[in-house]
Amino acid sequence: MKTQVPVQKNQKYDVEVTDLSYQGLGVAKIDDFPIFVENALPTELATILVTKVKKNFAFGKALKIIRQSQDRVKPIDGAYTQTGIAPLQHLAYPAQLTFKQHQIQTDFAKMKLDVEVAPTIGMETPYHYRNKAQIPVRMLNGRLQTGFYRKHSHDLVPIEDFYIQDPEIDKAVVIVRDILRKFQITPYDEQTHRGVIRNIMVRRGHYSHEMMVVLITKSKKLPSQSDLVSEIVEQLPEVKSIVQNINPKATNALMGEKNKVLWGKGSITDQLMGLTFEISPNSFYQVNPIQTEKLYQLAIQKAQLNKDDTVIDAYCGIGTISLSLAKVVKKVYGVEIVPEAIEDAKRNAKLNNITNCRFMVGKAEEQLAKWQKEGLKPDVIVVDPPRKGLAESLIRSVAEMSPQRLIYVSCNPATLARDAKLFSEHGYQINQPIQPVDQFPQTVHVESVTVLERIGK
Ligand SMILES: C[S@@+](CC[C@H](N)C(=O)[O-])C[C@H]1O[C@@H](n2cnc3c(N)ncnc32)[C@H](O)[C@@H]1O
Repeated sequence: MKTQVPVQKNQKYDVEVTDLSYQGLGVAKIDDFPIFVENALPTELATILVTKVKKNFAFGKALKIIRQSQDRVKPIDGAYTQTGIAPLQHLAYPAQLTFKQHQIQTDFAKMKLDVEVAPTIGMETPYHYRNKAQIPVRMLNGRLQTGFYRKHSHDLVPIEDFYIQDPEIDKAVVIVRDILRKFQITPYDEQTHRGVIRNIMVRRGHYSHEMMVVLITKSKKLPSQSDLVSEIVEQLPEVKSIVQNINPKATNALMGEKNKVLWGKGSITDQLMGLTFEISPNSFYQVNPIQTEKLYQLAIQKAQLNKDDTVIDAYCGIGTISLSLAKVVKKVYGVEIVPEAIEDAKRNAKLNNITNCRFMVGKAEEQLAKWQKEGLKPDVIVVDPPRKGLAESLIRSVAEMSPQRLIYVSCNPATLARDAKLFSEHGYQINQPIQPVDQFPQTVHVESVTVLERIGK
């Protein structure tokens, strides 16, 4: 028999919001049936419109807030509110930090793991922090526009102030947009899979102020290439590198495999933890440099390293954590899947006169298994995986290498908790509070450092 759901699409309801989902949506219930409501906060009473009904839950949007939360703040600007760029901007910053701490507690409770979570370390100025922008370019009303996608769609909302990006990057995007308009470069059209320019990527060194502009194109040919390049160089004196990245595929993936340096170097340089790093277009580099330094300092401090220690840095990117650790230990082994990032890591070791690091290209799960078979016995292992967390086989290899300590830098508390549960079955436990560090203010992303320690000697 089909059970009736208690709400209907396009109907209005007055509800009380009791929780905030991990996606930043207010959670309300009618007859125990959960409704996820955009722009609604816990403790609020709101009139909502139900926009989608599924078997076990529904979605809605707040039409009117009848009783406001004390943590509600007025969004700064309307344009990006329509996008998913800053989904927590209506929540006061201290409450955002509590939300992130609570998120980790919830994910560990689901795994039946009893842990303490410290208050989230926040930013003094929680916006204008991103050192990298990836901006879609589309035709809108006959004009080339830059901005971001409206929530749940690929319709472009024109934006000039992105609020969470380095303002110099925002300015650069507008300048590049105007240059593209001047030379009548055709924007990419997702429907027809035609056009030239898909995205603009801009990276700017927080300390170095070196800027990289990557023009991501559908086609190999970039019309008016030399004019475009001369204008960008003339109008953006911080630019040290202009790269064309070719992505011919009909895909949501941002970058293609092929890069062509159009002007200057193929990478930019920045400083982090007192070291210098070369960063290539396809390499991962943490987007919030101020918070990254806090995160890395904590990770190093919690690792309790000795000068005779051997460390593995799995998912090492361009070697930022490896090289920061290298100064205080005997040897560091780094592994990373992106070959360009490992080339950067090797160059970065040389640049900083560090000789005790060995970097390998490969899947962390495969390389750790190899090292384990070869008899490598690290004292500490650091993992900093992407959102999907660790492969089970990697957890087994770690357990067999039996380091005293594992430092888990995580950007997804759900996979962190899942992996911590597996580690607990292999004799590793969490004895000190998990420390969240807010790398992504105004968004729902949660970054943290956890120490897992081997039980017994
Ligand atoms: C969160 S980033 C961390 C990078 C680095 N630790 C840092 O802080 O700059 C995760 C890295 O893992 C890499 N990666 C993704 N899957 C991988 C895998 N299976 N094996 C090794 N590296 C992987 C990504 O390319 C990315 O550089």
